[in-house]
Amino acid sequence: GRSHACGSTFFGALVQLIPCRAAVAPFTPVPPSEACCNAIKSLGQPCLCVLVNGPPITGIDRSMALQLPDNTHLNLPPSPPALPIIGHLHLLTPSLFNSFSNLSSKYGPLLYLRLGAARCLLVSSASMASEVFKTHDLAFSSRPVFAFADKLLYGTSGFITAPYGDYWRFMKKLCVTELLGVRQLERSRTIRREELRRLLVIVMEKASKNEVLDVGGELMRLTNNVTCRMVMSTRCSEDDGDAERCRELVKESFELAAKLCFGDVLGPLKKLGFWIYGKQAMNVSKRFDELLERVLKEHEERAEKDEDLMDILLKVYRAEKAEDLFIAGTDTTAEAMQWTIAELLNHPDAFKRARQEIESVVGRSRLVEESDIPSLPYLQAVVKEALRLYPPGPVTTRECRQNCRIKGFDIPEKTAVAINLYAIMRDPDAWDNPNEFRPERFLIPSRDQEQNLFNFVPFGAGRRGCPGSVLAFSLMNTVIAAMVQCFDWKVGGDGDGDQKVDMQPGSGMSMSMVQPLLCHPVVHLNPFAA
Ligand code: HEM
Repeated sequence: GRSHACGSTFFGALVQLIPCRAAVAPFTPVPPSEACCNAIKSLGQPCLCVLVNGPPITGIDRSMALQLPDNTHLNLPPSPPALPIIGHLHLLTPSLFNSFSNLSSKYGPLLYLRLGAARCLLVSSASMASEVFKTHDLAFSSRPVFAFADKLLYGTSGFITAPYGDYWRFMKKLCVTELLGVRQLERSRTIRREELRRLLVIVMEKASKNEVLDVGGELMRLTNNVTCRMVMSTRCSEDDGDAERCRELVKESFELAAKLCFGDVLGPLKKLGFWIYGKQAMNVSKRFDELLERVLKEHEERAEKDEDLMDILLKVYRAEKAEDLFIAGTDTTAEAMQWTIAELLNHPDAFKRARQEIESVVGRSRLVEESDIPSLPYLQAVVKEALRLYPPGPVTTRECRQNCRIKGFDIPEKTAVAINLYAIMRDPDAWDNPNEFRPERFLIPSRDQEQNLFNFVPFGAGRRGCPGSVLAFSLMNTVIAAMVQCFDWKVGGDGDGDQKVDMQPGSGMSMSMVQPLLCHPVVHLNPFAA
């Protein structure tokens, strides 16, 4: 469950079910394999195999699972060949964005998929995405609600997952005016500078002791602290362990979400999940509430004069929804920075060029600052190129709020939509050598601005696009610049320095590294020494 604020646990659950595809197809009486049973158990479900292949159970109409929707009069987008019950589930593999990409390169950029009992539109090109993000922005400005979502930690009451409506509009406005707007980002600059300095001190220490650094872990701590301080005026990674507890609860809730979302795939069987997991879900929510309540109470007692987002939320709404931003902003940004550093280590020429640029603009006597970033175009290109290749939220989900048409195809109301940002940003029709790390491509002015607008979409787009993109860019650029300015890096835990970083993304919904990035830092410039 890492980094998937911007993704969806629904697909996470689907992926785990892949070994079961043979066993759940009704006309091929294959006994459930061990892998299937294990997958089901890992989702916390009792033996589904028994339910599907076994004797009928009162209250569950198995034939319902076979029913196709009455869509015959509609001109639906093309569909790959489907199997009964599971539909297209058998076409997916644990690396979801990859299997989505394979489907679109074989069958086209707009596909109608049936995943168990769920229906889903798969969007995989910039021109199709512009239909969702721009032409029909309002129609696609909701997110799908999954089974039992309301019983989960965030459910539909969170900002990220909220259906389009008053609450979402309220949160969006608040975010833009009070936290992520240009003026607010200006005000919170000191927080980011202090946290970057803290990180550099830690890395300096590692370097002086010749110890190995868990790059991802430290970056996560940094983004945690920055978000937490910006939102709640509190540093989270302090010794009292609140941050740890918070992260654990978030993780637990994502795991539970995966179990409960399983209900969406089961269709008629979905009540089952809640009988078993409902209580557990309530329990996680309750513990999170307790933690948050304590933080809020401390917050009120401190009564600092500088108002932060939490004060405003307390005042305006008496709501405690800030944790959403915490989830959305932390893992994603840290993950993206880790990939950027990894690509720079695998491309020493790019590293050298970035450092030369920094030294020519900043010099060697002070640390690079946020205000230097506009003068560092190559650095910005490096960060963009890493986001293009490794978008932390590779697939974003939307829901169609009303019947509409895309390129002549009918999209029924309430269809879930998966937009494969990963595929769009590696589309060979839009990018030369799409799988190669070439920051220079962002330095060449593009001929057709309008068309290129939706080729680069790591933050999604439209009114439901990421409101944190300016903050994320500014944090990423500054942190990467400092890491390049101050240190040389030897890859690997043993520190011989000649290894390449393994750039294989992990499986599932997220875009995390298979292996954690371990490095030995060597000080190149100590800006605190003077
Ligand atoms: C590199 C870092 C980040 C990436 C790649 C990223 C990516 C995304 C994506 C792809 C979406 C879905 C957009 C869509 O459906 O069109 C999203 C939504 C969101 N992101 Fe980010 N994000 C990042 C950092 C942040 C930060 C720093 C924050 C705030 C502190 C944030 C807050 C949000 C919120 C609140 C939403 C939900 C918006 C809504 O539903 O209206 N993100 N992000």
